[in-house]
Amino acid sequence: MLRSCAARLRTLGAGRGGARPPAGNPGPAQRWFSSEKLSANDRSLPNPSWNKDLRLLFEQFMKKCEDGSWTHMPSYSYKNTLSTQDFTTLIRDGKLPNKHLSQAQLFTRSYEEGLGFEYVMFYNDAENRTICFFQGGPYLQGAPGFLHGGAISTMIDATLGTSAMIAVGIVMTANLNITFKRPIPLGSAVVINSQVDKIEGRKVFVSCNVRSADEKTVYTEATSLFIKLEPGKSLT
Ligand SMILES: CCCCC/C=C\C/C=C\C/C=C\C/C=C\CCCC(=O)SCCNC(=O)CCNC(=O)[C@H](O)C(C)(C)COP(=O)(O)OP(=O)(O)OC[C@H]1O[C@@H](n2cnc3c(N)ncnc32)[C@H](O)[C@@H]1OP(=O)(O)O
Repeated sequence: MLRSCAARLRTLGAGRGGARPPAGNPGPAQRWFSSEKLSANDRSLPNPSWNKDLRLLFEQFMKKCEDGSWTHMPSYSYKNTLSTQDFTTLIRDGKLPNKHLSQAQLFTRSYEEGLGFEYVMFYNDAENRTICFFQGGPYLQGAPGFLHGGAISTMIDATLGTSAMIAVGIVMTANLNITFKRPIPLGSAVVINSQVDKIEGRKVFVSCNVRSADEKTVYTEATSLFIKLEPGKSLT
């Protein structure tokens, strides 16, 4: 299963309108989220901890990728990927990383398989939409049996941030407004459906909702503002 998914990913086009971008000119999703030679470490592929709903959603959307309407987004723990180097060069002005940076990992990929954030994202260019299928593991507990609100916020931020980055490039979250409507059971698969609502200069306004896999329950709603960073402008 893993091998066939990885093989399919390698053949998927990720450019606008589903066309494979020319060599050396990656499409928006590929630009920030993919690196061919790292695909063996892709954490967005099914593993034994994924429940039936998460697997089903993954398979449904991999099928939708075949006609180019949706693009699967690989995901890595972020160590030394091209995109983090870009971030460091552009935003940190090429300064040498400090000792913590050499150990740094993407927060959402820093737990062992099944214990924390299990998720996969797909992106629809025509509709400016990013969808995330997320299963929160036992280390993300808040109220007994339910996900911690901070863990939900984290996945919302990651999904909305992905939407914004695909739209304009490197961004940071300026604000995030979340309404928790129902608690999310630990270990259940949920769907985070996000869209870019408006772009005004460097400001990207995005929103999402979080629903159960059967779409019957709306757990959470959120809106957010991301700001496109200016290369060379110090963040500190
Ligand atoms: C995000 C990481 C990117 C890494 C890339 C590498 C790899 C990518 C691969 C995978 C990652 C995938 C997805 C991302 C995953 C997760 C996302 C996590 C994102 C975060 O976890 S991120 C941490 C929390 N985040 C912060 O730590 C930001 C702290 N903050 C600042 O660093 C500055 O605040 C900044 C940079 C936001 C803006 O600073 P700035 O100097 O560039 O811009 P400035 O202040 O001039 O504002 C310009 C115009 O925006 C308006 N404006 C600004 N802030 C506003 C607000 N809050 N409300 C309403 N309007 C606001 C102004 O009013 C002005 O408006 P106007 O032009 O009309 O006057």
